[in-house]
Amino acid sequence: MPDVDRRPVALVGPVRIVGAGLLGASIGLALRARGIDVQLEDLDPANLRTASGLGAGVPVTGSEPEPQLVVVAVPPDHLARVIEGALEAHPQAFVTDVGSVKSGPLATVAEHADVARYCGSHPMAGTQHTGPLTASATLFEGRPWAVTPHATTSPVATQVVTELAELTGAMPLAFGPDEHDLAVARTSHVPHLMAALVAGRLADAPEGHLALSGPGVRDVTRVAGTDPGMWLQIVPANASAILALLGQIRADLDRLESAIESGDRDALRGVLANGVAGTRAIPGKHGGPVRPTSSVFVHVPDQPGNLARLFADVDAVGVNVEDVRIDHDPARAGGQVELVVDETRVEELASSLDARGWAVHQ
Ligand SMILES: NC(=O)C1=CN([C@@H]2O[C@H](COP(=O)(O)OP(=O)(O)OC[C@H]3O[C@@H](n4cnc5c(N)ncnc54)[C@H](O)[C@@H]3O)[C@@H](O)[C@H]2O)C=CC1
Ligand SMILES: O=C(O)C(=O)Cc1ccc(O)cc1
Repeated sequence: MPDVDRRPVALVGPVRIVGAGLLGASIGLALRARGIDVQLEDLDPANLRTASGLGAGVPVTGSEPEPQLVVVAVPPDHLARVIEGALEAHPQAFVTDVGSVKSGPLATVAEHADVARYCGSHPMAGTQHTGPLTASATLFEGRPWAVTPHATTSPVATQVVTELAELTGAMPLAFGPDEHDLAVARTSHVPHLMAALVAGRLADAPEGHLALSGPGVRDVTRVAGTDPGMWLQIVPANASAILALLGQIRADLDRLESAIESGDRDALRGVLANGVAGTRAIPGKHGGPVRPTSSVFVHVPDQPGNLARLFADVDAVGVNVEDVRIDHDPARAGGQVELVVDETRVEELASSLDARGWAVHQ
């Protein structure tokens, strides 16, 4: 998928954000950090107060200047109606939304006389929380942000929305709305549902079994812990793309079951090798190529200041940490920190930390 064309900055504001929750408030914070005026609207006065208190923008009063761009950041079920409302209320403004599914809202909005001013978009960033309290100016830093012009979107609208993504530190990527929905079914929606199915098998497991939970099960189930409210709206909105992938997974599951039943190791190897290929196909950080990484595991005793001391030691060794995971079992007097680093630096990091007194393994 090509990067969207880069042209001179035309987004100067004001930007009006409708829906000052996690996404809306995070966009507001990122834009305010770039000096752009942000106007906030929300049905929930508490969320509006929290978002403006955090510095994400100023609640609308009716006397502010007309916005250059309206960003709709409301829950999926309300997107189409609010996008239409924005096109009507602000006849000079460009309008975008940050919804997780693009074709459904577009089908409703497509009939609007001014639909050329609308260009959909979708930042691929979030947290497990909703609402503005966990909003962050850096939520979108280095993340992909799909920009999804439809057949009659004006080029200037596409440009302004692309610049919105760039101003927040994200990487804009151009997609048609339908192609976008197929892509996120594969990279976000089905992975979320699979995590829910695996995590669901844990809900009524005997406590003794759960005591053996390690980092693997936490990795595979992490996203299933998010508030189901938004997913209850996302999944039906992208039903056909999700159902097509679930059909393929059902066939894979049948093949896996028969491989296990018949003890067919070649078939089993095929399933596992396919999984390895899939993990390697995910692009690296900032959309770059995947660089081979390896992990160093460090035992960190449960005493104040130990984590800071570990990171200071890693810094002194001069190895860039690509990722960090901390597995802290409250039942044990310490945690395990996994430092993910470039494969070529792993020996050096492990031996340097060992020399500094850390209990290390690879
Ligand atoms: N949370 C995530 O990880 C991501 C969410 N999205 C999309 O972003 C959108 C917003 O999601 P979040 O910020 O997580 O939700 P949220 O629940 O944190 O925020 C939504 C806000 O919209 C307000 N709202 C609801 N209806 C409204 C209306 N008619 N007019 C004005 N305000 C209204 C709510 O009061 C709330 O403050 C959703 O469409 C979601 O699909 C996109 C990427 C990631
Ligand atoms: O799924 C992911 O990768 C996330 O980081 C969270 C998320 C949830 C919903 C979206 O529409 C986009 C991103």
